[in-house]
Amino acid sequence: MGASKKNPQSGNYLYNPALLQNLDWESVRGYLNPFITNENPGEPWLLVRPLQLEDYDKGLLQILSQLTTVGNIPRSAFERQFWEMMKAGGYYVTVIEDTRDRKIIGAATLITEYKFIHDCGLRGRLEDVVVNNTYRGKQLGKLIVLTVSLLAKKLGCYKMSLDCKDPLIPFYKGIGYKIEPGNSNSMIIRYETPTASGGPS
Ligand SMILES: CC(=O)SCCNC(=O)CCNC(=O)[C@H](O)C(C)(C)COP(=O)(O)OP(=O)(O)OC[C@H]1O[C@@H](n2cnc3c(N)ncnc32)[C@H](O)[C@@H]1OP(=O)(O)O
Repeated sequence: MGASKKNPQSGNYLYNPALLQNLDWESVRGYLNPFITNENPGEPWLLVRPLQLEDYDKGLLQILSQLTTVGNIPRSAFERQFWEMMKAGGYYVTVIEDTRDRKIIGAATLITEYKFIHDCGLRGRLEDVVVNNTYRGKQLGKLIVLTVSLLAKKLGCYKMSLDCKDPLIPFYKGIGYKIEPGNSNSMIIRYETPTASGGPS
């Protein structure tokens, strides 16, 4: 089904952009120097927003390929996945756009899970974090991860967790994530053979 038919009012955002307003940046001020937020990202040409259908043309898949294997994804498959995520709910794919050349330069995803435990709680998971390699070292990684982390807080998640490779532990520690002794293992069964073009994530 065409994008405009399905969601004519929203500008084809995956989720409501208003959710990104008034996040609790004061609680993470100490992690950022200079202090930036999703609403004031430090440069007028930086825009932090929910994923849009049009991001297929703005290089989203190209920067994700700096994270792991993406594959050769036609527009139709991208759109189908976008609508599946929207229909399922709980997918908060969030991007940073360089509006000067309309390119996606960063992304992170919050996925929320409904639970019976913790009084029918909501849990958050951080996934698919990436900043374009030519923009790294400017706090944009912190900005996009903190944006979705504060969104998780705003949505009422009782916790947010992530899996990462060892070298990234300092990055996440630097913005408040902790290794809990006895409770930080990650275990895997893989059902697909990684392709030759990239390693597993
Ligand atoms: C849950 C997941 O998705 S895990 C997968 C994470 N993504 C990847 O590995 C993809 C490839 N890497 C990247 O896209 C980027 O390097 C990111 C997203 C990890 C970091 O983005 P950047 O914009 O460079 O991060 P930012 O500038 O905010 O750096 C913040 C701090 O973390 C440190 N840092 C950043 N990247 C790394 C790294 N790869 N290893 C160790 N430290 C790092 C920085 O030195 C900086 O430290 P400082 O505050 O003391 O100066």
